[in-house]
Amino acid sequence: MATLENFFLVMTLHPEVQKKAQKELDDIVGNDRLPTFNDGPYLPYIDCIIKEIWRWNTAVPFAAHSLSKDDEYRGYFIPANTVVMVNNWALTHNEEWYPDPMAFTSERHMEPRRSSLPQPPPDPWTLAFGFGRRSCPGIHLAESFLYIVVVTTLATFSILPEVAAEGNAVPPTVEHLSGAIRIVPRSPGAAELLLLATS
Ligand code: HEM
Repeated sequence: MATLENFFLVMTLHPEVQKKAQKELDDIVGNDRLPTFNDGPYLPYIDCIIKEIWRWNTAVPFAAHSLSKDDEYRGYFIPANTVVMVNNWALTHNEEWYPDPMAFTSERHMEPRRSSLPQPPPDPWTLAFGFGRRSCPGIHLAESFLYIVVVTTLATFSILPEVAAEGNAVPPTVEHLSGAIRIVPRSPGAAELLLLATS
């Protein structure tokens, strides 16, 4: 849910990103059908948006584990039962990998940009779901769910800021507070496609 909220927040804050993603969908999928999983490989810009959503406001910032036996890490003795926390947030906001990490920049995941760094940074989804034997077993469900919601929503709706009584747009703030945005069909045809898919 937090990740989906991030998607709607980012689309409201960055209309230019939303427009570029919708153009990619219109060019590749057209307006006569809804996007499917088969379209994924042909939607590179949307792939970058999804990577940046996993990175920008990491849904699970910390993962805690307890040591079952004594261990040593880089010369530090760590006794059994110590709680050790993986800081996923620090990894997804590592400035060496992701310069200006608080900015939502889908383009940072484009290949030419990535290859200009000494070492390509990791794809954020490899950080967002934890590591090792206790990493998230829901990763594929979560990834598939996010993809299909993102492409279906962008194909059929415009995600817009709330409009105040005086008629001016009120963009949401990046805070964990309640707020309002508007999600309106992009066209009568888009609304029709959704109705057909759900009837
Ligand atoms: C936005 C989507 C999700 C994110 C970012 C996420 C992330 C994580 C992270 C970071 C962990 C901790 C890994 C660790 O301790 O090293 C975790 C654990 C877990 N996740 Fe997810 N998760 C997501 C969705 C899901 C879904 C959809 C399911 C199930 C359908 C799921 C089931 C679990 C379970 C059962 C664990 C505990 C695994 C264990 O302790 O062995 N997660 N998840």
